Amino acid sequence: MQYDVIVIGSGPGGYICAIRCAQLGLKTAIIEKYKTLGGTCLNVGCIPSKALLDSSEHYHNAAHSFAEHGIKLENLQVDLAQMIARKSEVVSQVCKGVEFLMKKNKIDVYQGKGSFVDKNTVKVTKDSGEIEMVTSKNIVIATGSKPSSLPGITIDKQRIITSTEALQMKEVPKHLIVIGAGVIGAELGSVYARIGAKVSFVEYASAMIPTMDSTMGKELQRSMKKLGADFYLSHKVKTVENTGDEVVVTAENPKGETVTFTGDYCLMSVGRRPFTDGLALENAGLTTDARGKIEVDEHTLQTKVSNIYAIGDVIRGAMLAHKAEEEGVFVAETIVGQKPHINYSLIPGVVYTWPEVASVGSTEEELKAKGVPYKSGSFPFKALGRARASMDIDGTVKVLAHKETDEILGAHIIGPRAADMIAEAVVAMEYRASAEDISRMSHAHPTYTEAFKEACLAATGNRALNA
Ligand SMILES: NC(=O)c1ccc[n+]([C@@H]2O[C@H](COP(=O)([O-])OP(=O)(O)OC[C@H]3O[C@@H](n4cnc5c(N)ncnc54)[C@H](O)[C@@H]3O)[C@@H](O)[C@H]2O)c1
Repeated sequence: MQYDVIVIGSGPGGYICAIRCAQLGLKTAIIEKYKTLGGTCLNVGCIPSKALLDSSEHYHNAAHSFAEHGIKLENLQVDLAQMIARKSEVVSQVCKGVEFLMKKNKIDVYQGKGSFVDKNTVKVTKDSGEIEMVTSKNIVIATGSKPSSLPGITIDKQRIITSTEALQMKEVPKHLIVIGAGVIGAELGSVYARIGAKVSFVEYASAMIPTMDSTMGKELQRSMKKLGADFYLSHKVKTVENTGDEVVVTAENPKGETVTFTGDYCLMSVGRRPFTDGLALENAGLTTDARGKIEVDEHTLQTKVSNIYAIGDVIRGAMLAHKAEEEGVFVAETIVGQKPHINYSLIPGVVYTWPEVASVGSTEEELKAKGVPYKSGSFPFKALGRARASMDIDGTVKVLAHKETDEILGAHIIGPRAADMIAEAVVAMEYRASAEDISRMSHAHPTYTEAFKEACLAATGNRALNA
């Protein structure tokens, strides 16, 4: 079969790319090695983790805040099997949704492992061993990423696990040692801390979520401590060993001493690596860089072989589903000769803990390092009537604006519904709004979004109206 575009990989980058190609009139196929479409995000990433985050948050609220709301409960229990079953049902529904979208857009789906034969031909090897050849004018590599480990540490998937196994646990860990207090560590660590596990974070950097504005990491750590989590920051993990019923982790503490942690499970959340195994890139004249990424042209996302494009986790930039989606649309439109644009500096980052953390634009540390003159305005959620009403008073909004022009340069939110609130900051910054612009726009009362308006007001140097 001859196509205009073949997309390899059906995660959010790949399936969105295929849909946009089809919408633009291109004869499109998508190849997926797993039985279900949707890639990491839908099957073992964003969606199942959010399902468990929501379930565990409901339990946590039932255990800790329902009484204050005037709701009495007796014999409250965690039914982990049901939590996991509901998560699986959610996953199944969203995957079926992608299947439906493929049919609706007349995209041919090939189930099997794709590998290059040459720059226009992909061999699809089905689980049964059956082989099919597909050819296309253009090919888009959207094969995503896999969890990475540390040198010398083998993930056995039994006690030394990744996010994938942490989404299908058969028991609540007694003591979960989380290596790496980044996004995955924070999210899955909070799931199990809420439902009764002792959670210890062992993190190499001096703060959790170290790539975000430092205020966010400090606030998140404070809220995770309320869940009973322990933090061992500036600790470099050296070894992890499964001893049968236990897992033993050794790390070097800031004094250079070796410290040991013992738990029943260890979650490795030290980052992800691009996934290109088995693609036979060399047959198409492609290679990967030292970090395993496929190099692309900054302006077109073409690889060095001009009819082959790459998007999402397999190329440079943030490993985020919504970044991959933007790139999927970008490539489809580029193929038909349009001139699309992605503003990489305004891709928001979110951590789905509770309170949630969401960020866009520059951090305070980045502005300092670049010598950009800035001013900062903050507003705590505890001063909002809406937050008082829902008992979600932890967190703050921090807005960074240019000292002279007042243009918003960064917005950093930790608090209730921060993940949704950040959209306002993205729109404001895309239109290059000043902090004063936002502070003069009406925000519905009572809403959490008032905190963003108030932080903008504070950044302008005006006095907050509600604090
Ligand atoms: N909500 C979301 O958007 C979301 C959710 C899950 C994953 N992701 C993405 O998936 C990718 C992987 O997530 P992640 O949490 O694994 O990576 P991450 O990069 O967010 O965090 C990894 C952490 O591991 C630490 N680390 C590295 N080596 C260490 C060592 N030897 N000892 C102790 N700590 C060490 C790092 O300092 C870092 O804090 C990220 O790019 C992330 O953005 C995003």
